[in-house]
Amino acid sequence: MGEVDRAFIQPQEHRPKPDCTRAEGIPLIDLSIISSPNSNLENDQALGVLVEEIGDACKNWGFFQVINHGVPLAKRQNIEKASRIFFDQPLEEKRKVRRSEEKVLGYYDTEHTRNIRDWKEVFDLNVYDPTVVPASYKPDDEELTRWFNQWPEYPADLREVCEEYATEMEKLAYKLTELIALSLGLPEDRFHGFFEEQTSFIRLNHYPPCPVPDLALGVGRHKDGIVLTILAQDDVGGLQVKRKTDGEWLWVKPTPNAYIINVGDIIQVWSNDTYESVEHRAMVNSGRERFSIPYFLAPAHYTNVQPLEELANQHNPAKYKPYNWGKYLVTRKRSNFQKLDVENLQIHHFKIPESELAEKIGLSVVHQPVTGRCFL
Ligand SMILES: O=C(O)CCC(=O)C(=O)O
Ligand SMILES: [Fe+2]
Repeated sequence: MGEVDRAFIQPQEHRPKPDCTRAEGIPLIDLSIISSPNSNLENDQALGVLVEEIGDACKNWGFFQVINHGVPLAKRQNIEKASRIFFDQPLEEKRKVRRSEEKVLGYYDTEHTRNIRDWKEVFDLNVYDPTVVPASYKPDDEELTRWFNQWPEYPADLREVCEEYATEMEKLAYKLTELIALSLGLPEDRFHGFFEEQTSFIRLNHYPPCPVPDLALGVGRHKDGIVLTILAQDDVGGLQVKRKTDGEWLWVKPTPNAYIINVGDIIQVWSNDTYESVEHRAMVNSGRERFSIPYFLAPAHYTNVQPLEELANQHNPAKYKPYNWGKYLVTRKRSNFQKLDVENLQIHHFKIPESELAEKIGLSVVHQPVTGRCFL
């Protein structure tokens, strides 16, 4: 293994297999009917078909790719170029905008996923600058703070290209939330209100060539804690998605100018488990460096995340207790800087036990008025 730090080595069962399945891919969805400037969501006859495709993809895969999405190619090329230039600099330059406990955005090269170090370096930025969040993870502390972006001197246009890209990502993200809302039988603007003071962020990922690609991962297996992710991966590829039907890791073949979309944990909770946030990870390789750019759509810090009342009822009670998004976000950020003994906060920590749910359904029958109908 030579000089590779043991911190990068995955346990046997989580190491990538070189012969992973490439045959069947995640669904590819064409958004052209909603991307043209004159499109009208209410009147378009093809909309029903599209909404069904989106719903099926969210339910069966938790992942899909979109083409004809309306994001100008030049905006993507600009940010990809600036990202390459930034990461190509010597470490001491990049470390000038290093993330710390006080400045949580910027450059970082020692991220761990499930306590194993990722073979990557990243640059994080807020979409809304500054972003308002709780000052502390402690539940009773109501103080707020602001997270500011840090910009490097070089490349000089990094800020501008990131901001322009963020504007495009936001437009696409809103379209996707509208389609997802419709697919759940909700009004298309059902989710809009959550994003007024959003905490969305963008990450530039750089995965250098790795001498032990069969032992390490660019990002270990994880689920995204936010609402949804829009990922731009380059032509090297490396993203793997865990197939729901059999748990097999599937390699997502790079499709030029497509975006990969995945349902995040918050949609899983809002939809009361109708849609599921799916595990994914990124492989590295010994020959070529790889770049990817995820945009993470996330709500305002004061959002209490819980199953939507339209989707939870007597027969299908809410499967999660409400949790405060800001506290959740800050708790997860904290674990980036302090090695905590406990597992990182996850939505399953808010899951209501099956036995309690069964009791609720049972109780709703018992509590029917004597003259009322039993709905079970
Ligand atoms: O680089 C990739 O393909 C995946 C990145 C990812 O999943 C993440 O940053 O959350
Ligand atoms: Fe991810």
